[in-house]
Amino acid sequence: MKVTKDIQYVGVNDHDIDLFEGQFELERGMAYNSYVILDEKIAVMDSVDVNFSKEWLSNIKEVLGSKKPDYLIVQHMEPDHSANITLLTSEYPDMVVVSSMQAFTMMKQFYGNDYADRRMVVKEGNTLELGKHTLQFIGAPMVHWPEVLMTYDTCDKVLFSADGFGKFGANDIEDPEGWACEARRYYFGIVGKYGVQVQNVLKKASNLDISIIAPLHGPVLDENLGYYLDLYNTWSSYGVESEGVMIAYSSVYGHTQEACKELKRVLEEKGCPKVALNDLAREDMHETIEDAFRYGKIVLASVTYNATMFPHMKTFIDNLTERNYQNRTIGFIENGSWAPTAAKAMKKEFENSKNISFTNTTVTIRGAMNEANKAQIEALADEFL
Ligand SMILES: Cc1cc2nc3c(=O)[nH]c(=O)nc-3n(C[C@H](O)[C@H](O)[C@H](O)COP(=O)(O)O)c2cc1C
Repeated sequence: MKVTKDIQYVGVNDHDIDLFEGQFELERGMAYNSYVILDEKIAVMDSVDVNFSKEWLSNIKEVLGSKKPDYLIVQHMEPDHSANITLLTSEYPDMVVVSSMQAFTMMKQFYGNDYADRRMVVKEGNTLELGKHTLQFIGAPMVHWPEVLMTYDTCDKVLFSADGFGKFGANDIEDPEGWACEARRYYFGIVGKYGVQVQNVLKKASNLDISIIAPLHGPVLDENLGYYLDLYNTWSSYGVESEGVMIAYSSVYGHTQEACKELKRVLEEKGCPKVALNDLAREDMHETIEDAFRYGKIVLASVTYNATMFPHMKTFIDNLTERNYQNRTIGFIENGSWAPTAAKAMKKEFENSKNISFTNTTVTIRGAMNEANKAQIEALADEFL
């Protein structure tokens, strides 16, 4: 596949993977992207996952014919992109490996070789001339590993964005939900903690004239780039993307769930544009994390369980706070038959979070919802509208 006249896609699609990075469920596989830039000098951009060595090499050879690559540019050392460095360096012994110093240290750690005899160490601001194409390297530390470089091709105005602008899903399976849904789950699942670092890279990108974004996962983005850049700006600044309320609940016997459904009904009746209801025991945890960052108003509902919140709720909140959850309003529903303490326990989890406010109303149920609880639910809904 051509990205531009001189840039070819040589990545692969993985239809067999079940969990990405050991935890993210994949309904539609995964893509590991790699690119070849053909000029007076030829550069290969990153490698692919270990299970796709043959396919990747064959893709490269199909593009190159009898030519040989001059450079392998390693932007990111996660194994799904670096696993075939050894293969390519053995296949082409004269090829120079171009990467950050920290990446070469990691190459030694992962693959026993830091290519001291055939490497070019680059950093922010350095350039590499291929002929017509000049590559500018952009430091992108902690997006989302420390050694990451992005690369801008001044000729075709392509930003090779490493894992930035990546998405779950193989490139040969159409995503019925469009780009944003699985890109958001990927972003908040994997990069979410590093909003400040993403903002820094976006600032650098704003000085570049970009026509195409070529990430290491997901489709090449070549039109309407403002849409993707705006979403990344909202996500990385912990802004609110969509109007509405997200409710996440843990319920043992169903009464807390019933209260959440009642809250959803009341909110919708009062005109709330969207209520996203998530059962923490049954929904994909990362879909729920994604929703918590998408909306600005959140309700956390939990049974009291051994004098604290239910374990799934604890895990969920940990997932938010470790990703620097901020700029949100949170309301609580708790249930407990003898000493309800879940709301207090949940609130405490956010004591070190930035710019979190809490509703005045907390709904406290002692088994099944009663009339007083229904009035509290009304009051909670009113605070959000
Ligand atoms: C293992 C276990 C531990 C519980 N611990 C407490 C507790 O510490 N304090 C309390 O008030 N209720 C406790 N409960 C009771 C539930 O919180 C309570 O019955 C609640 O109404 C259940 O709501 P649900 O119908 O949404 O599951 C516990 C229940 C279970 C199953």
